[in-house]
Amino acid sequence: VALDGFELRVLRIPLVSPFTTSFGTETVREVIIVRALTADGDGWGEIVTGEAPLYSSEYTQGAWDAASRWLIPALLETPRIAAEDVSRILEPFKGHRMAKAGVELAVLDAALRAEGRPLAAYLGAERDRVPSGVSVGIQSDPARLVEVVRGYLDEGYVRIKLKIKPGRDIADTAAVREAFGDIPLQVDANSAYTLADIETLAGLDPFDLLLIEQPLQEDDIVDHATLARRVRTPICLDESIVSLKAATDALALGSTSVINIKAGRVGGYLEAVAIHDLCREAGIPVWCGGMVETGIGRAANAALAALPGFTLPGDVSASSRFYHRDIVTEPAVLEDGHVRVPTGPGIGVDIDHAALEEFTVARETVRR
Ligand SMILES: CSCC[C@@H](NC(=O)CCC(=O)O)C(=O)O
Ligand SMILES: [Mg+2]
Repeated sequence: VALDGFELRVLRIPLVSPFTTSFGTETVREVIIVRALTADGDGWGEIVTGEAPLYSSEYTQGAWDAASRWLIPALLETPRIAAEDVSRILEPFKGHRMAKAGVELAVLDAALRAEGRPLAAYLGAERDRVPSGVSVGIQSDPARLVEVVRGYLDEGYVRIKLKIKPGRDIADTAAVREAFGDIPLQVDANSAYTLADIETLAGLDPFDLLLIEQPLQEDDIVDHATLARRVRTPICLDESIVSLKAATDALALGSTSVINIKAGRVGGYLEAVAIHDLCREAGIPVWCGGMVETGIGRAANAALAALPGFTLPGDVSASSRFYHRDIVTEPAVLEDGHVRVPTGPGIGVDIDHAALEEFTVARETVRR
């Protein structure tokens, strides 16, 4: 595509209910939307950072600065680029993978829309809908958690993921198992534990969980290998897998037997496919994680989750799980426990410009 510039917007979108993880409670999603302005038409991407660097080291203002002062100017130096050139051009800039992923998706969307080609087909999707799991925040107490889980099961979600942290792990998991029997169930600690907690984590084994997600430090691979030798439940890494190289290292050390793939965390959808291919070759199942995306990232995630190696239900929930109003005209909906893979060109969804305006709190256009 021939890039004329990019428009960056910071959006603040209220959540339908507070979302509590081991690192805090969110009531508003602050996210950056990227619009690629090209001679062939617009493309849309999403930078999935949080307001504060609590999930990883990236955060909204930092991503905004990296994108507007370094990443976008580097891309604008080249008159015509292909989406496959973006990561190479941005490689000299270290880290800032969520910022890179959002910019790359905008370029990829513009190119594919111009070609009339769906992202799903481009990535190698083999399904037209994906099973939908849901991520459940930490509640006031286990009894309340059971009621929240009941609501999601009634909506048809096929897999439940519970956020846990020290002191809110065993009793919460036991209450959900007690209430609903052998439903597909997993937990996500967001790095809240250390090897000192190894016996607590082993205490989750009796619940026959699908996996324990990212129990230890967000940049650890070695201790997760030690933990994996002590607990029976499969260890799944999220935060630690920041690239194809990190995935290669984690598999080599036996740190993980399942990987949560998030395009934003690893620097883009092309890197995400490379990790999918590595894991498929190694017989390691993967699933598509979520970063509370708007309909833009959610549509792209549905396409990614439809690749053959994505054999476990992911966190591609209905838009209504988080938002009263989305910024796309066809928000993701749950149909018989599944979310459809968009079939239109590019990410396959159109922007609801009124909603985009309503939630925009800052904007900047960076031109050639
Ligand atoms: C604000 S928490 C975002 C990271 C978290 N994401 C989820 O729990 C899923 C959120 C979603 O369904 O988009 C994770 O560590 O997997
Ligand atoms: Mg996680």
